[in-house]
Amino acid sequence: MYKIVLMRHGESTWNLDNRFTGWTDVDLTAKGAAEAKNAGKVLKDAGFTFDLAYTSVLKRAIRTLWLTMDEMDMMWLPVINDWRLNERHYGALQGLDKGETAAKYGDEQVLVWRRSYDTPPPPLEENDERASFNDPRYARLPKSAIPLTECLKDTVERVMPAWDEDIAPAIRAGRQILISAHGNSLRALIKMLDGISDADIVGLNIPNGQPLVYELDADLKPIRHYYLGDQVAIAAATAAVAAQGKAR
Ligand SMILES: O=C(O)[C@@H](CO)OP(=O)(O)O
Repeated sequence: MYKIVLMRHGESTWNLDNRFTGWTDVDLTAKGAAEAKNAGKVLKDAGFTFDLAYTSVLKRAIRTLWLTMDEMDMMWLPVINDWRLNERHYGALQGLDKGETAAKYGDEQVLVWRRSYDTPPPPLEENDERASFNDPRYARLPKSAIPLTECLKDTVERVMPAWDEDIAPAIRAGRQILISAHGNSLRALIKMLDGISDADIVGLNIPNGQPLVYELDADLKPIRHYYLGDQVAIAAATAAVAAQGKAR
């Protein structure tokens, strides 16, 4: 049996502001940093250890990983930064307030943009200053790989090659892996791992900074999964994520 740990970054400044974030490179809040350290403590107390970590090229996930590793006294851990683990690109919604957007377009429309499998948010214009074409971290990618918006299906299509080409072979080679990523890139991975239908994925929300353990069989099929830590607090945090897209 293999075991991997998935973790969404701690609270970011735009989580706190309730803004659509996507590829915007915002940092953690003090609460988010505390969540990341607490994740390290919870993992250490549960006896977890790692010898390889994967994260995105966005600082909220990277810093979460650093803080978790520091708490475990494992700053030496090799880290692979892979853009394919980035948050789902939120298109022209990036920077907008989720509640205000729901007040303007309706809760149902915002739920479709946030959680549907194949309906992307409106795209950025190519010349929008929020587009990532000139960002040096993506300089080696073909322009066609840099999105102007993404639905979850698009995110699945970039996360899966990262899994198939890099992460899955490392797991099979016996590496003990922690993945620090984002709500929707983890939803993409979990949809694939658990075979969740396009309809049911709408109901899946991931809380900030909580280690999610997946036990996998020899074919890397999930045997079971569970969050480490305070289950009541985790359930409340998960429900709060679901409610973020409602008009208040
Ligand atoms: O804004 C985002 O990029 C994501 C994650 O914070 O939000 P949501 O949960 O609305 O998909």
